[in-house]
Amino acid sequence: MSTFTLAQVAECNTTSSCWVIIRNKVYDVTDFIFNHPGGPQVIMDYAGKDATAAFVPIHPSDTLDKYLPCEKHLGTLDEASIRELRAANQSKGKSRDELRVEEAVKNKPPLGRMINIQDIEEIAKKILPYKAMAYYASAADDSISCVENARAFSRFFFRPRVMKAVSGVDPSTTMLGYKSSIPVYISGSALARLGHPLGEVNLTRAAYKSGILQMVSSNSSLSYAQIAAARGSSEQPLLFQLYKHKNDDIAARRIREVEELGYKAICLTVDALVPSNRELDTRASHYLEEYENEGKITRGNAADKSGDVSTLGTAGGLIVNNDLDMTWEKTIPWIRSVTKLPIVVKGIQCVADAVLAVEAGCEGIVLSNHGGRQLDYSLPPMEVLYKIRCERPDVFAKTEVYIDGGVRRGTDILKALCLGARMVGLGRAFLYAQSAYGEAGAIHLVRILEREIKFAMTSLGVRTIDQLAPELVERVDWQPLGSKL
Ligand SMILES: Cc1cc2nc3c(=O)[nH]c(=O)nc-3n(C[C@H](O)[C@H](O)[C@H](O)COP(=O)(O)O)c2cc1C
Repeated sequence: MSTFTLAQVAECNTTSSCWVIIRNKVYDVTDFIFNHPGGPQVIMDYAGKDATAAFVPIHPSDTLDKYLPCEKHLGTLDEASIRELRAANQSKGKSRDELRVEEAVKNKPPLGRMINIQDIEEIAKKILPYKAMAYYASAADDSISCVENARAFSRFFFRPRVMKAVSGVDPSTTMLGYKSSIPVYISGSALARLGHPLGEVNLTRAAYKSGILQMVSSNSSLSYAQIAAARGSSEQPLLFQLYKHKNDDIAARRIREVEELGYKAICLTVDALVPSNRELDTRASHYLEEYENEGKITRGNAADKSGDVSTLGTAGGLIVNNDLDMTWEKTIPWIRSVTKLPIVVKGIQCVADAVLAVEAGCEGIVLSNHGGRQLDYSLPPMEVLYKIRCERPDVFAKTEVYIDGGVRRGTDILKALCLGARMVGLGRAFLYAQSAYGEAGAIHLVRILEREIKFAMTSLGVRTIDQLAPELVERVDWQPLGSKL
């Protein structure tokens, strides 16, 4: 195997060739950046340099072996360069952001003081590195859909029934036939390791211990195999969120891989074909540069100088190579031809598409606008759910309907279930919980929701989930003052 010096790696970085160092190994990632999610981050900032610190939290450990041809694994750094890198890392000192995080972690309240989801979100935003916070919290354009997703729930009020026997209230249910202790699942969200070194594994363990289901993102920061290996038992159901690659062979390989690993469903995301405009995320590197330099702008890349706008934040490199030509007629039968797993379509945003998903034979649909992270002004999923209930109630009998986006309270969950949703997904809340408190945080989040759901079921006069019905909620055409956000 060849050895290289740091200087050689730097020299080989030209306009037509990009070399980087990851874990003391040297790779030619010139083509990789076009073929794998997350690649662009590497070339943008780390071409010719050590990319380990940026690469590792974002990419599963098998990424380079899986996606970069072996001839691009060029060799290793020589001993002197490895020592030089180690010394440079040790003497670098901490950034202001790292020092801020250290202080916030020292002052972090104990988990038992986290009484609701909002408490956990507030703490997580304090302890997360700025870049991770910006990636998790960001939403599209003016965050209208993101904010309205949550506010939509506050336009639905309950019509509780009293004098009903409700002792022994039971919030358990099933999703695709798999039992869940409460009607909540962890929605597939990328890059859990940005927030905590164990990342997705925290969520897998928490899902097992609290008896709920986890959907694993195509862009998880651990490999699909590592996540499967973290299951509490081989029976623990994991669902797989699929971004379908435009190359059918690559997409089929991914589906077969997760099927062999024991994943139980393919959840095809259809609302995020191309990267969206998430300005908090995009601006994170500018913010950090100024923060580290106490307000001064010290450098600026070529794009800054030319006035071009770069919208590549952490998210920018993740949604690449997606199939832009998916259709109901072609894509669902194609997935069926590759796998026997049930198919859920994630990202339904209107009644017409819910009906088409039923006609295409999907076992489930997720009413979702990606947590307001893709098309701003896409309707809040709770409003879409309500429209389906009013216009096409037959959909609920023909497929399982799930909803995500803006869920913050047990009452939100019950409102959705009354209208016909079978399960409710949460994205950011689980990322924040595991970032701030690891596995215990995610378990605690489930307990909070369970407590809130049980209280609300009791107060609504229902003992079991199947007793929740449309008559128990009413949509008002006014927006309550002092709503939850
Ligand atoms: C940081 C982050 C990463 C996400 N990554 C993905 C992803 O890889 N695939 C996907 O289908 N949805 C992804 N989502 C969307 C979630 O699955 C879910 O639809 C959304 O977060 C629900 O909204 P909520 O965060 O308000 O609960 C992501 C969401 C967040 C916040």
